[in-house]
Parts: sequence; structure tokens; C-alpha cells
Amino acid sequence: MAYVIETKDLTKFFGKRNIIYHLNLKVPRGVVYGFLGPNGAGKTTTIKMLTASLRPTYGEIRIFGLEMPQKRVEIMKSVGYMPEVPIAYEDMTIFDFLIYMGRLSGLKKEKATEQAKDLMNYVGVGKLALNKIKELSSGQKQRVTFASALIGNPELLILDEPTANLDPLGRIEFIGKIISLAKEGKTIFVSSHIVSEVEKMCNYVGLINQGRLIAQGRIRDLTQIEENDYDVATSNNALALNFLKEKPYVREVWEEEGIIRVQVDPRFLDELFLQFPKYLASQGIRLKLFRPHTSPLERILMEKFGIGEVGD
Ligand SMILES: Nc1ncnc2c1ncn2[C@@H]1O[C@H](COP(=O)(O)OP(=O)(O)OP(=O)(O)O)[C@@H](O)[C@H]1O
Repeated sequence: MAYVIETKDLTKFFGKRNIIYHLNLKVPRGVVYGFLGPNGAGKTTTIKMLTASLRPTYGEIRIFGLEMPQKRVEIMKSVGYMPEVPIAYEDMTIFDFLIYMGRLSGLKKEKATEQAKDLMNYVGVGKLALNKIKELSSGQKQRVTFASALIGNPELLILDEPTANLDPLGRIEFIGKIISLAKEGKTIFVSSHIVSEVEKMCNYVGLINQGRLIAQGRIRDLTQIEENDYDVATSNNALALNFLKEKPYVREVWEEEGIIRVQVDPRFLDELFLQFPKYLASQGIRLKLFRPHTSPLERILMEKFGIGEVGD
């Protein structure tokens, strides 16, 4: 499989301190990849290496299959990067800044102006267009930095703690935008230390702790601990429960807060999938939910990886 971002043994020392250890990131095309880890885990250091603002001590980075930093200019044409510390152009207005960034990325003046207007509205700073960047709050600056990452409609977004300064409503809005950008087909690599946020906006996760990648994969796969556990809800749980209790292929079944949890003998999964819906239909019972049982990511992190400090 070709990955949009792939690193091999990516390692960084600061002096004698080993900050990043043999990181092997694999980011498939089209996913929202949450780069999750506690403060000081090494997220920003990694992202700086991915965007060639910091040189690895050793290891390889490939983005779109091209080597970083050797192919930096070519790669960065298709990458929107949002650094953790936003924008240095303090004396520019938002509008001028975004036009300037558009021009830098190669757009003609007219196109850059039009895009700046669209992006200001998109990130919710349209009314502040003529304010200088130094006059903005840190949350407003973060919105402008997000807008500048979107200039040129890049295929890959690399966002370093993009919600750090946003208020709760701003965060919800931001998550919605990330989900719709992913639906457009973009690949999004986003760092965060907030588990619940990653769970809402990402479908992939890389878990970094003390410079080491300790887990990586689809969130759905990481959170499904027992392969043969299912959550079921119907319009008549009492009848559904009775039916399941009598089946020899059902190992355990119980109801908790309106959800039936059923553990099935894996050799007879087909029986559950075929017989159960058929029975429900014959009784006029509506199936409201039928999916593999998952545990919240936060619980998995604690139970499987012993990490309890991620999150706020
Ligand atoms: N230029 C530097 N020189 C020396 N040590 C550094 C330097 N930059 C970062 N570090 C150290 O590297 C470690 C990882 O820092 P990094 O900023 O990558 O973490 P992070 O996961 O992004 O944390 P946060 O969530 O707090 O932003 C920290 O211990 C930090 O002190």
C-alpha cells in the first residue's frame, strides 16, 4: 500500500537527548490521522521533521512517495501546514496576510484575493479582515493560521494542535470542518493531546509516548477488544434478549442501559447474522443498532497501554 506519509526509523537527538526513537509512521491516503500523545511526547518535533523545518538525526521520511527534505519544494506544494505557534507577520492585516501567502504559493493577485476572502469567511474571521494580526486573540490567530494552511486547496494537511486555543464551540466547528475536508478526499494528519477530540474527528490514530510510537492503526480496530462481541438494540429488547439467551451459539448475553451485549461463538457467527434479523422481522421488531462492541479510546489507552495522562 502506498502511504501519503511514511517514515522509517525516524530519530531525533537534541544534543545527547534522544527525543524521537525509530518512528515508523504509516498514514494511508484519505484518513484523518490523529497523532496523539501527552505534552512533551515529541509531536511537534516529529511534525517539524515532516515539514522539513527540522532535520532528523537519522531515518527516512517519504511524503507522496517523495523523499523529505530532498524534495521539499515539490512536496510542500501539495501540503497545508499549520504550525503550533502561529504567524509571524504581526503588522499585516488578516486580509493582506492571506493574499500574501496566496501569492507566495504561486497564485495570481486576483485569485489570491478571492481565495483570501473565501477562507476568511470559512474559518470565521471575515468580520476582522482589516484587523492587524497582532490585535487578534490567540484563538483568532489560530483560525487565520488554519486558513493559510488551506491556501491552494492542498491534498495533505499537517496540523499541529490546531484546536489548542479555540473555545468549546470553536472546537466543535473545527471538528466539523475537518470531517468535511476528509470527505472531499484530503488526507489529514493532526496532532492533539485530547483523546475525546481525536475520537470524534479521526479514523486513524498514532499513539506517541516519550518519543516512541506505541500503537498505530484504525481507531475502530484498536477499540474493538473482543472480536466476537456485538452491541444490539431493538424496538423490543425483552423479546430479542429471550431469543438470544436460548441460542447455543450465544456464549453470554445481557442488557445494559438499553443496549444488548452479545458474545458469540466465532464458529457460528453466520447464525447470529442470519437467524437473529430473520426472527426480529417475523415478530415485527425493528433493529435499531447492530455493531461490533467497542470500548472508548480513553479506556483502551489506560488498560492496554497504561497511559492515563492524555486528555484534558
Ligand atoms: N530545540 C530543542 N532543544 C532541546 N530539547 C527540545 C527542543 N525542542 C523540543 N525539545 C524537547 O523535546 C521533547 C518533545 O517536545 P515536543 O515539543 O516535540 O513535544 P509535544 O508532544 O509537541 O508536546 P506539547 O503537547 O507540549 O506541544 C520535550 O522534552 C522538549 O523539551
